[in-house]
Amino acid sequence: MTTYAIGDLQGCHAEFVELLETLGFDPRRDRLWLAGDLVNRGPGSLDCLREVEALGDAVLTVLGNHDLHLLAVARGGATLNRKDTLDAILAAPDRERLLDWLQSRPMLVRETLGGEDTLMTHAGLLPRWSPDQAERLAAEVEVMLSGEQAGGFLERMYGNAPDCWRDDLEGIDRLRAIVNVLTRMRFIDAEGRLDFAAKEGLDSAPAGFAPWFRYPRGDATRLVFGHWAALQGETPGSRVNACALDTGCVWGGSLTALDLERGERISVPSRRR
Ligand SMILES: Nc1ncnc2c1ncn2[C@@H]1O[C@H](COP(=O)(O)OP(=O)(O)OP(=O)(O)OP(=O)(O)OC[C@H]2O[C@@H](n3cnc4c(N)ncnc43)[C@H](O)[C@@H]2O)[C@@H](O)[C@H]1O
Repeated sequence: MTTYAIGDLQGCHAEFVELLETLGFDPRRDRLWLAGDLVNRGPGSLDCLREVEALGDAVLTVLGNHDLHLLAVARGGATLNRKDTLDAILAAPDRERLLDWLQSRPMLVRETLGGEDTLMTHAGLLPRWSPDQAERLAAEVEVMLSGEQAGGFLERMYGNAPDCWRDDLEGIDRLRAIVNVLTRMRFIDAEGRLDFAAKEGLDSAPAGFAPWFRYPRGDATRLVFGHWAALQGETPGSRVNACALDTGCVWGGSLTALDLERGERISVPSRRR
């Protein structure tokens, strides 16, 4: 049995199938962690959703900002953006079943693998959040998404404020802050304030901001994340145990799997070169 973690699919279905074949992935024996953003920007978002859902209990996937965007469009009254490639999902005969499945995915997964406490979210972990606290905060969003108020939450989820976590945040501000850390974070300042503008390489950091993984933590938990394609799977200058998984398949890079027990990486090239 092997557990593999794969970064953002973003509709790169052909590469996903090729990578599983390259790994010799067998859902009866192996397990897959997916770091979120199954959909959008790429051409095969509907196929990605169907493929991952069909893998059943062999897969653990967390929600990314593009997955939440799909849910917000379908169920929260949000509008599609110009570059979105979500039309096929929204028109699919099995749309409601797929969206129900997506909406019930977690914001965070955590297990001991290869002897390491291993935690996966889409974007990473705020340095001041312990793994236990992060699990509790992720669960607050998961409860909201699984309840009767989910539609109202998806209507009000978008926004860049508050941009800094406080333990006394309440209501929609609290949930939005959790979502933003877990699915949108890249650069933060020493206070833990998030920047939402810069999303290219490390040299695009605003003054006073650094990648979240350059701030030290009080634990050695392995943090598995996607979201940041320009990192190309690297975390230069990291002061924590971080594994970047998004190698920019949808941007012409590659799709990468990390063997979470052995630490080996296996990639297939993007077909969008
Ligand atoms: N609470 C909330 N509030 C507000 N919005 C919310 C929200 N929740 C969900 N959303 C939604 O989130 C969605 C995404 O917003 P965006 O801001 O468009 O998404 P993003 O995830 O930040 O960018 P992208 O997908 O381009 O990221 P990537 O790292 O791949 O690529 C980034 C850049 O890196 C570049 N890049 C890729 N590989 C590179 C490389 N090797 N070198 C340099 N640059 C590279 C690419 O060209 C690209 O420009 C929106 O639809 C929005 O509505």
